[in-house]
Order: sequence, then structure tokens, then C-alpha cells
Amino acid sequence: MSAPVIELRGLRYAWPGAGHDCLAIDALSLDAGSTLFLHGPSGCGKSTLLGLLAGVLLAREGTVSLLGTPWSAWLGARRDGVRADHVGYIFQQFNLLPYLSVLDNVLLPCRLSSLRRERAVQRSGSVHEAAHRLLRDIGLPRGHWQRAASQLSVGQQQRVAAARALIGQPDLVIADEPTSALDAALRIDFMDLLLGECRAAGRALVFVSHDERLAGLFDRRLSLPHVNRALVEGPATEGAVS
Ligand SMILES: Nc1ncnc2c1ncn2[C@@H]1O[C@H](COP(=O)(O)OP(=O)(O)OP(=O)(O)O)[C@@H](O)[C@H]1O
Repeated sequence: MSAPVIELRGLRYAWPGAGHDCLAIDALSLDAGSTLFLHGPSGCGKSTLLGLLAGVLLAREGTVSLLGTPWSAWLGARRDGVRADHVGYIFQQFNLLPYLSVLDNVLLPCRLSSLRRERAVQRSGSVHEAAHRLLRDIGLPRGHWQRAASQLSVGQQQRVAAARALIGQPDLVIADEPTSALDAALRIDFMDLLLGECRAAGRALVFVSHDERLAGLFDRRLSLPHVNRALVEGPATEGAVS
């Protein structure tokens, strides 16, 4: 049997200088093709957990493994390479490169990862066709594709960030509040695209949102405060528990 896409054991993480753990989670795993809705009040550690799943942050104790290997086993540039190959990340602030065109932003993962490039070619015939297909699917008019990313509206940038995360079918797709700038109609299309792409390609999806109406679309729903022991051990979070 193949290893889970993500497996977390005895995780503890503290931000430098914080003096207490932000996260303490005993176990969590996610298999290929499964989708997880992660929620909890502001400040409970959702984005921090996503950073650990993506190997951007490293556990203080315990392990976070991607496809059976702990992130800590890969050093420096190798870790960045593994992330480029296997993780598509839709950031809360999109993190598009503002001076690059929309199309070049979407193509970026295929320039950074030969595995993503090969998968895109296999699926669509060429990396450009893969990017065009995703841009069509997110409903971005063709006239916008050569524009600098900074010239798009916030909702358009959010959709381009999704296309960039999905190109080349990474094993793990992480989405941090990806629908916050979308109206109701666009949100439905966006969710169809994101879930459809991940399910069709058998990829794992971790999706953070405060919009609990979306939870029913996912295989699993996880309240972070229910599994994060650091919240009872350390300082309280802001806002009400959901
Ligand atoms: N770069 C950082 N340096 C130090 N502390 C941080 C950093 N980022 C987050 N924190 C702290 O970690 C805790 C969890 O923050 P995090 O952003 O993970 O919460 P969240 O659940 O994603 O919140 P939100 O729903 O508002 O995005 C907070 O107390 C926050 O202040």
C-alpha cells in the first residue's frame, strides 16, 4: 500500500520567540484523492499548520511526512524542489508574481519542476495547453492572459492562484481561504474546479475556510481546536470557537 500523502505524528510547533507551542497535534493523515475541510477561529493555527504540511515550516517535535518521507529529511534546496514537485499552494494573499503575466504565473510550477511539466504535458499535450485549459476553466477571459498579474482584480488573482496551484497535478493541494474574494456564482464554479481537478487526478486537498457552507463538499471536516492540544495548554485564541 502506498504511503499517505500527508502523515503527521506527535507534532509540536512554536513560533520563534513565542515561548509556547502554537500547535500540538498527535496524529493526522490524508490519503491520495481525499479532501479535507479545515476550520477554526482566527489565530488557532490554521495557516501555521498549512506551512508545516507544505514543509515551509519544520516541526519542533514529531514529524510531518509527505508521501512517506519526513520534511526534515530533505535539506535546503532539495526541500524546495520536493515542494515544487508535489505541493500546489493557494496562499491567503495569492503570492502571484506581480510583474509576470497571468499566463507566466500559471506556467511557473512547470518551469520549477520537471515532474509537474511532465504531468501537464501528459494530461493536456503541452504545458501551454494545460495552462490555457485551467485559465478557461477558472473563467478568466483570454484578453487577460497576457496582462501583468497586478492588473487583475482580487477575485481574478485568487482564481489565477488556483490555476497555478493545480497545473501539473501536484500530490497535495493546499488552499488557504481561497474563496474569500469570490461572489456566490464564482465561488460555486471555483469549488467545482478545485474539487473536480483534485478528485479526477486522485490528489489530496486541504482547504481552510471560515465559510462552513462549503464543508459538506469535502470528504472530511476537521475543527483545528478539537485536535490542537496547544490551544488548551497555551494562550487563548481570538474570537469564538466555531
Ligand atoms: N510569522 C509569524 N511569527 C510569529 N507568530 C506567528 C506568525 N504567523 C502566525 N503567528 C502566530 O501563530 C498563531 C496562529 O496563527 P495562524 O496565522 O496560523 O492562525 P489562523 O488560524 O490561520 O488565523 P486566521 O484565520 O486569522 O488566518 C497566532 O497567534 C499568530 O500570532
